[in-house]
Amino acid sequence: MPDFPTLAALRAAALAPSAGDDAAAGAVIARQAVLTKPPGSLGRLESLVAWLARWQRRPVPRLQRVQVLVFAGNHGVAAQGVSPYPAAVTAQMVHNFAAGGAAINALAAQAGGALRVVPLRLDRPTADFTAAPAMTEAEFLDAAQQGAAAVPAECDLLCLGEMGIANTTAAAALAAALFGGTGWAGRGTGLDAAGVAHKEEVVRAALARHAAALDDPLEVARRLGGHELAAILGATLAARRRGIPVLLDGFAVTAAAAPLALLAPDGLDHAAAAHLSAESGHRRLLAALEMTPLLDLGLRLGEGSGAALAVPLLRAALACHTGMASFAEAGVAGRAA
Ligand SMILES: Cc1cc2ncn([C@H]3O[C@H](COP(=O)(O)O)[C@@H](O)[C@H]3O)c2cc1C
Ligand SMILES: O=C(O)c1cccnc1
Repeated sequence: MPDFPTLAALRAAALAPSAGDDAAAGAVIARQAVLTKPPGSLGRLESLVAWLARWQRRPVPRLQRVQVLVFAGNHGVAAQGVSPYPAAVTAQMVHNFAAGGAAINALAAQAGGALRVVPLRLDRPTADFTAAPAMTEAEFLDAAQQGAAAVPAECDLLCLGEMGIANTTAAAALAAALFGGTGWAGRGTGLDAAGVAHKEEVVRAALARHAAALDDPLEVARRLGGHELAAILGATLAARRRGIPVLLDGFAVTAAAAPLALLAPDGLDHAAAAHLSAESGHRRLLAALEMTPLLDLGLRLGEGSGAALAVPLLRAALACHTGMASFAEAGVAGRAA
C-alpha cells in the first residue's frame, strides 16, 4: 500500500497531528539533569538528544542505522540559462555517485551512513515553470510517493540530499511563493552578479505566471518544484509517520520540505537544519521556518553534504548522553546552593 495513493491522502498525512513522544524526550531531560556537568552545559547537544528521543519515540535514542537519501531530478527551467552547468550534469553526477566519486560518497561514509541515490525521471525534466506547472498532479504525486517509499522502515536518522541542475532556481521560486518577498535567487553553482539578476527575473516571471494558484503549499510544490524536490517532501513526511528524525541539507532541501511547515505548524518538528548553506536565501528561509542550523561551514554543494556532516555531531551528543556517569555514580558533589 503506497503511503500517498492520492493527493488527498498526501494532504491528510501532512495535516495529521505530530507523533512525537513527550515521555521519551522527558526521560532524556531527566537523565541529563543528573549527569556530571552543570545543568545545560552541553548546550545544543542536550536538546538534540531529547529531539532524537522524541521522534524515535525511544527514551534512549540510537544512531545505528543512518540513511542518506539523495534524490535526483531534471528541471525544464534549466533552459532559461539559470545555471552555469548543463542539465546533463545531473545524470553524470548520478553515475559519479554510483562509482563512489562524489563528495557525498566520502561524507556519508564518514557519517557511518548508508547512501542511496534515487534518480527520478532523469530523461523527462519538469516543464519550464515560467510557462507551465512544473509537474502534473500525477507526476507530483508519483515523485512524492517515490520519496516516501525510499525511506527505510527501520532507520534511526534520515539525511536528505538532492542533485538537479537548476534546482536552486526552483528552490528560490518555492521560497518566494511560500514566504513572499524578492531577492531569493543566489549564485547556485557559481553565477556572477548578472546571472543572479537574470535568475531573480526568472523567479519573478514564474511567480507572476502562477500568481492565482500560490495559496496552497502543495500546489506551490507541484507548480514550482521538481521531481527530486517533491520526493524530498514525500520522504520528510513519511519519516515523521515512521518515527524517524530528519536532517535537512541546504537551501534546496529546506525549500523542498518547507510546504510541510506551512500546512501544519509542527510539520517539520521532526526535522533539523543540519547546516547554513552559503546560498544566499538559506539564512532567510531558516529564519522563516524558525530553524537554527547546526553547522556553518560555508558549504554550497547540496547532495546531502551538510546533512551527512552533522551526523558525527549527533553521535557525539548521544555518546555523552549514554556514556557519562551521574553525580551519584561518580561520587561527584552536586551544586552547593
Ligand atoms: C559537478 C556538480 C556537482 C554537484 N553536486 C551538487 N550540485 C548542486 O548544484 C545544483 C544546483 O545548482 P544550480 O541551481 O546552480 O544548477 C544541484 O544539482 C545541486 O545538488 C552540483 C553541481 C555540479 C555542477
Ligand atoms: O544549499 C544548497 O542546497 C545548494 C547550494 C548550491 C548548489 N546546490 C545546492
